[in-house]
This record gives sequence, C-alpha cells and structure tokens, in this order.
Amino acid sequence: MDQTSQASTDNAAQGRTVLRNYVDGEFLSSDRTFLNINPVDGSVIAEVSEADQATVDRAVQAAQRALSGPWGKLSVQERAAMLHKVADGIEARFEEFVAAEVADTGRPVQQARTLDIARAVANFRTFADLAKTANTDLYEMHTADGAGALNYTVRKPLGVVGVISPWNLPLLLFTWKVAPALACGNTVVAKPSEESPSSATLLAEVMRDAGIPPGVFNLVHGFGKDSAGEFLTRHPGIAALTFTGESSTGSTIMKAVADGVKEVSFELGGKNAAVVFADSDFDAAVAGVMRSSFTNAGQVCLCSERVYVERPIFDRFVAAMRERVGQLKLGFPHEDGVDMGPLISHGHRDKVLSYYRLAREEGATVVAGGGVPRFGDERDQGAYVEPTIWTGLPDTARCVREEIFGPVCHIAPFDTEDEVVARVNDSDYGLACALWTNNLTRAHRAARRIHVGLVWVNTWYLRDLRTPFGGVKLSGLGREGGRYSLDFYSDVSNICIKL
Ligand SMILES: NC(=O)c1ccc[n+]([C@@H]2O[C@H](COP(=O)([O-])OP(=O)(O)OC[C@H]3O[C@@H](n4cnc5c(N)ncnc54)[C@H](O)[C@@H]3O)[C@@H](O)[C@H]2O)c1
Ligand SMILES: N/C(=C\C=C\C=O)C(=O)O
Repeated sequence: MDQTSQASTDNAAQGRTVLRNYVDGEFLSSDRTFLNINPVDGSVIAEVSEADQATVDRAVQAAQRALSGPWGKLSVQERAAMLHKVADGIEARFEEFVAAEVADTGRPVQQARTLDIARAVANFRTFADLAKTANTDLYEMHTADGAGALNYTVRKPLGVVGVISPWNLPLLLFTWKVAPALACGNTVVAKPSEESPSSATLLAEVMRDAGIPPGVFNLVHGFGKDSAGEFLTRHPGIAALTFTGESSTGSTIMKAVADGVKEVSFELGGKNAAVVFADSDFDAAVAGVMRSSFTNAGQVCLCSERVYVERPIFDRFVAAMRERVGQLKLGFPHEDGVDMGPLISHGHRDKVLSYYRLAREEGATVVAGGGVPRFGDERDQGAYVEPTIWTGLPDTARCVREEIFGPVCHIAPFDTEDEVVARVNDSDYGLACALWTNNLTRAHRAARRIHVGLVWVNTWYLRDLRTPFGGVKLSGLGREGGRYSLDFYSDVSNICIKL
C-alpha cells in the first residue's frame, strides 16, 4: 500500500488516473480498484481505490485519535474559522470541483456551478457560523433548603461520525453532512457514492491544505454491501451514522447499526407530488413543474414524479407541458443552453427504462418521450433518456407509487382540495410537495394537511439552510439543517450544581 500526499496517482499500464482514499492525513491506494465511468459517453474517467476493511478500520482509529488531539482542543470559534478556510479552499479551486462533478455525472456545467459547488461552499460557511450560535439551557431551581440549584447543559461532540452519501448531488450532499459534523467537533469517516468519487477526493486535498488535522476528515471509497459502506456501518468505533440514499438501503443500514444502538439520520427516497390549482399563475406553475420534474434529469429526491392538476386547466396544462418538454435541450455538459444531461449510469438508465416500459403495460398515455434519444455521436454510448410525461394511470399504478428517479412525471386531474390532499398523502413516502395556488389561505391550509417534511408554495427547491430538512414514512428519519443539524451532531449533558 503506497502512501503519498496526492489525491490521485497514475496507472501507467492502463494510462489511467487512480483516485485514492484519504486516511489520517495521507492518500492511500489499494490493491483493488473499480472504474469511474463518464455517463455522457461511457468513457473511463479514472480508477478508484476501493477501501478494504483494514483501511476503514484504520480510518476510524485515526478519527478516534484525532478527537483527543488538537482538533478536540479547539474552541467552536476556532473550528468555525477552519471550516471557513475549507470553504475558501473550495472557492479557490471552484472550476476544478465543477469539472470533477461534471465528469462524474454529465450534468450541465451551469448547474454544477450554481447549485452543486456553490452549495458545498454554503454548507461549510452556514454550519461554521451556526455552530457559534448553538444554544444551551440554564434553569435555576428552587430546593427545599431554600439554597436552590443551578441546571445547565453543555454540548459535546458525538465522536466519530460515519457519513454515507449518494451520487445525485455528490458534493452538495456529501458536505451537507460533513460540514455540520465537523462544526460540532466530531471527526468523520465519509464514503461518497461509487458513482461519484471525484469531487469528494478533491475535497480531501482542500481539507488537508486548509489545515484540518490528520484523522479529522477521512475519505474511504467503495460500495455498500461487503465493501466500505458496510464496513463503516458495522464498525464499533462509529458513534453515529448519517446516510442519504434509497429507502431500502436505509433499512439495511438501520439493521447494521442496531446492535451498537447507534444514532442515525436518514434522508431517503421520495415520490413527491406537485399540485396545481386552477387559480395558480398558469405560466409560473408550468415553469415550476418543469423544474421540479426535470432538474438534474429528475435525479433529485425532491423531484415531482406525481403531478395533480385541477380539472378546469388539466388539458391546457398537459398541452403546455408537452410543448415545454419538447423544447428541453439534451446535450453535452458544456453546451450553451443545455437543460439536461444523462442519467448517472447505464444501470440506472436500465431501471428508468424499465418503468418507461411498465407505464405502457399499466395503460399510460405517453404524452411525451418514453424512450432513448439518438444523437448520432458519442452520446449514444452514454446514459441519456428522453424526458417523459404520462397521463391516464390510476393512483394504484406502480409508476405512480414507486420512486423512479428519472426525468418523468405522471399528470392526473383532480376536482377538490380534499380529494387531492388525500391522493397526495396516499403514498409510502413523505418527503416534499410543491403547491401552486394564488389562494394563500388555501396554501396554508393544504400545506399543513399534507404529510411530508417539506412543502413549497409557488416555488420549488428554494432553500434556507437554517430550516429543517427531511422526510416522514419511507422518506427518512430525523431532520438536518440549521439547529436540527446541531442537535443531531451533538450530545447534550445536563449539569446540576447544588447552591
Ligand atoms: N432525502 C434526501 O435528501 C435524498 C437526497 C438525495 C438522494 N436521495 C435518495 O437516494 C437515492 C439515490 O441515491 P443512490 O442510488 O446513491 O442510493 P443508494 O442507497 O443506492 O446508495 C447511497 C449510498 O449508500 C451506499 N450503500 C449502498 N448500500 C449500502 C449498505 N448496505 N451499507 C452501507 N452503505 C451502502 C452506496 O455506496 C452510496 O454511497 C434515491 O432513492 C433518492 O431519493 C434522498
Ligand atoms: N439535502 C438537500 C437536498 C437534497 C436533494 C435530494 O436529491 C439540501 O438542499 O440541503
């Protein structure tokens, strides 16, 4: 196992870059590697060093040691200053991070700039500042002897936090967990998705260069079962596990950490609804549902795969959506005006296409899309699918109940508020909902009746990082964001002083 100060090395024989793990302040290769594929054209971007159990163990031990090293002695103000330096480091290498994210995912460069990497900077800065405002409690207590007692709480780090993140918004979601975990004084062993290792690897260099002490932030690459993911969840040295990914994976991880009674924070799947009332601003609703259905090729947990439109405007809305979908530009990430790139992989495309076939079997009317675009160039080796709209399915259809996680939505008419609230809530998931109406009394009333973690009214995915983020039912456990992150990533002790 060779060690070096660089995040990647060359496999001269194959002429490929090899991304490394980052453990205890050093970049480590491994005997086993896997390929990182560009979903635009199927080309190999790099090999990735897969962390074995010994490497994960070494990372957890380094993280444990770091808790009692310089990191554990820093004040919250000093920690916050270091996290701002990490944010500065990301900004200084912003275009490298954009290139890394685009290579792994094929997304439009503009999205990587304005969403993915910008939010990674914001995540570090937000939680650096929030940590300094973390509240504690103090209660003066009357006692029988009249002297009284004083109760106050102190916040302490949990210890070593395991972070496991998905591929759809790689650096945004990776740092959404790493930043608050570090801000609260923990140390971290983090595993990005095997589909999107590049930006997290670059972050490890930025962490080192920002002066984050060895062992505080550790990066291990690999898969889930029988790989780095499972080694991490089952490691006795992990104090808590924060995970974003599929609901089924969340269930598996919950079992893995159960024996150790570990705290978990889960941000899981969704089958989110958009509800368009006849009194909405029609053009704004069309534009909003286009965003909420097709952003990131529908690979956002908050995307609307179910769209309910009040009957008087249903036909007009479907026609408008069909026209707008036909105008979506599928292209190379760097193309001007590109709206949509490929899905993350051929494997994920096969899953999405299986639902495109299933919809026809279930009796859907395919209003737009439903297949694979033909470009006549190297993109035909990529993982592109057509943005797709269905109508005509019953609420019981699998395509209306199961998360597809692609650029597709089903549009159904409704007649009353009570009816649509019941239909929106008739789901195994409960993550997000977007309501479009200019009747704000109705907006407040309906929003409170919908059983999800996040409701947007006349907008979608507008984010204030101080607010709670998370879902109910199969969409997750717990909330992160603002003080909710501080509460998850800290232990609170109560100290009672007899006066
Ligand atoms: N609620 C949210 O905030 C949110 C955000 C983004 C994505 N998601 C969900 O994530 C899913 C898409 O992401 P994905 O395909 O990467 O999800 P996934 O569950 O397949 O993988 C997520 C991560 O978990 C790891 N993993 C898989 N099996 C594991 C196991 N047994 N033990 C430990 N780790 C394991 C993977 O390697 C990856 O790093 C969708 O369902 C989407 O809704 C939810
Ligand atoms: N957690 C967040 C986004 C999740 C997106 C899901 O794909 C966020 O914006 O903080």
